[in-house]
Amino acid sequence: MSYPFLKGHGTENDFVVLPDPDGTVHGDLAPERVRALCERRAGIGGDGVLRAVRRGDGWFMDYRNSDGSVSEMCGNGIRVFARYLHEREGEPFPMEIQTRDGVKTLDAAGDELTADMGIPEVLGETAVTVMGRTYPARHVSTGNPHAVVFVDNLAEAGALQEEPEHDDAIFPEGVNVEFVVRRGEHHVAMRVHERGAGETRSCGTGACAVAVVTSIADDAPRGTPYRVDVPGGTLSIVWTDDGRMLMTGPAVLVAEGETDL
Ligand SMILES: N[C@H](CCC[C@H](N)C(=O)O)C(=O)O
Repeated sequence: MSYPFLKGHGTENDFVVLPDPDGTVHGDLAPERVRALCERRAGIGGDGVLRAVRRGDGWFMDYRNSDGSVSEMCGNGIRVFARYLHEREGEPFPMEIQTRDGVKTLDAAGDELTADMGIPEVLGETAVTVMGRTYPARHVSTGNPHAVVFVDNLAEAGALQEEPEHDDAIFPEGVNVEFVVRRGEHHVAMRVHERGAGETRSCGTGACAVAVVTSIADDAPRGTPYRVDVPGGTLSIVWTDDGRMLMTGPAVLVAEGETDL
């Protein structure tokens, strides 16, 4: 049975969008189906799947990583999801989107979109090991778990083929790991190994975690805009006076069609 899909990306973190308004097209969305959809040769290709289900008078974003695992939240994905709702479902901006990490507000920002990502939890020090080398890291939750590592050179992280070793007691469900270098005042660049997806070109929740940790390290006043360069582009993040992370970045729908994967 074929059904509609769309393909979109935010700073080249790419996703398969599955419209499923009454939740009957995809059932529980088995992990093997997610993996098949995200396959970059035999499938459509993506770092994850955004399933759109109506809930009450709103929409719920059911996010799955490309390995089929469920995650609470996806920062680049929610901008793509909002673009889909606006362009195809006629939802106006600003709009509220329900996620496993609560309700997020999305608004237009010129050609880009701004997501209110909520309040981060800064959870202290940890460590991760990559290619036999152990790095101190900061543990931050931005709806999902992150370990932020400052390095002198992004190439230090190597090929990032495997999930960096981490403390399972702190991260029992795994962790997204960001490697960060400074590029200037309130300007950093990062690479990311995403839980459930591997190295991706960008991670919105990760960029928020990086901006929060860097802002603390800089003792920057709240409201200071941070520029976070990712391999797939640039995200802008402001950690506001009331503690919320506002992330602005692109959200592009690149294709739509039918599939029976
Ligand atoms: N891999 C993440 C979810 C996707 C996050 C990322 N794509 C983003 O833009 O926030 C996790 O399992 O927590």
